Amino acid sequence: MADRQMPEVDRVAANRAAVAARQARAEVKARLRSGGLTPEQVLAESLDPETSAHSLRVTDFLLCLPSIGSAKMPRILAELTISDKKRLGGLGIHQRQRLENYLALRRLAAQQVPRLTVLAGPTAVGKGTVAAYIRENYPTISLSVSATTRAPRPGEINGTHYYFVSDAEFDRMITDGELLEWATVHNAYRYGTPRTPIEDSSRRGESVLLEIDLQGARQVREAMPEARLVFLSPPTWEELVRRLVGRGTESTDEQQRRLATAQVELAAQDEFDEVVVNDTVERAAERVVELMNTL
Ligand SMILES: Nc1ncnc2c1ncn2[C@@H]1O[C@H](COP(=O)(O)OP(=O)(O)OP(=O)(O)O)[C@@H](O)[C@H]1O
Ligand SMILES: Nc1nc2c(ncn2[C@@H]2O[C@H](COP(=O)(O)O)[C@@H](O)[C@H]2O)c(=O)[nH]1
Repeated sequence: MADRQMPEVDRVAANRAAVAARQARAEVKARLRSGGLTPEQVLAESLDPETSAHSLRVTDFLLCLPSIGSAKMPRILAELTISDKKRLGGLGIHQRQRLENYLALRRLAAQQVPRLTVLAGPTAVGKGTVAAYIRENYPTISLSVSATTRAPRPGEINGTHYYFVSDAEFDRMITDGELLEWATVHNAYRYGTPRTPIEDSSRRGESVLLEIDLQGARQVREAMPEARLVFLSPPTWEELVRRLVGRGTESTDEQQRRLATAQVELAAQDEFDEVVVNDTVERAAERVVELMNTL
């Protein structure tokens, strides 16, 4: 029956039921996100038409799982040949089986391979500040130390903040395949992630954090698709401008150039698995570490 032909009392009841169902689904999503329910439990529950898991969309279900964002989710659905219109309760037997297998493989992979996490984002959003806070306050997280051709700033220590190398040495590192990724950043100096320390940390079962630029993040995604990409985003555009100008380390021309690049970089955030807003340094760092400690 068309909505307008429904008696008023039925329409009110139908609306109430729809709102209640939406709330129940939101609750399932919240419990999935907080780890209160495992994905396997939700999938099992969805067999029962009385549960809210039954009417949860497969798209929403996947988006609640750590490291699955709006870019990765359609790829997974395509691999599992499941339509983005499907709800968990409406999965065919083979679709359900493929989803169960996918979850089982994910769990296994997460247990065996310590995750590499990449933190990237536009200039002056606070990547360096958040990474430094993590270095000081979360000693179990190991931070990759990049090689760079720029000169040290006051207080920077070779081997702690960067490996400061000459152009010739950087060329050699590239030729010898020593870098997992590298890029010329802000049209100025070259920066790269040494490969061996990452492999050693992985073998020791440590979670490693890379604070690098967008070009580097894309290279890591190619080389290590299992890496988790986290985009650090500013609370607002105005705040980003304030941070860049307030830092006072670039000329006005350079600030304009970086802001133009920042607009392009902000548009790339859908490529990332997670977005963390850097409102306060403490909260942003806590959220990044929380992501690193979840599957
Ligand atoms: N949460 C925050 N609230 C207020 N100011 C912040 C916050 N995070 C960082 N800042 C300030 O913003 C400025 C830029 O931070 P930072 O240098 O860490 O950015 P970045 O992303 O590493 O930049 P770049 O990519 O250009 O090297 C600094 O002055 C820093 O103190
Ligand atoms: N692609 C890479 N980018 C890197 C790496 N290490 C740092 N960076 C990025 O460079 C800029 C500038 O850093 P600064 O210390 O000179 O201010 C910043 O955006 C970093 O994220 C790297 O190994 N690879």
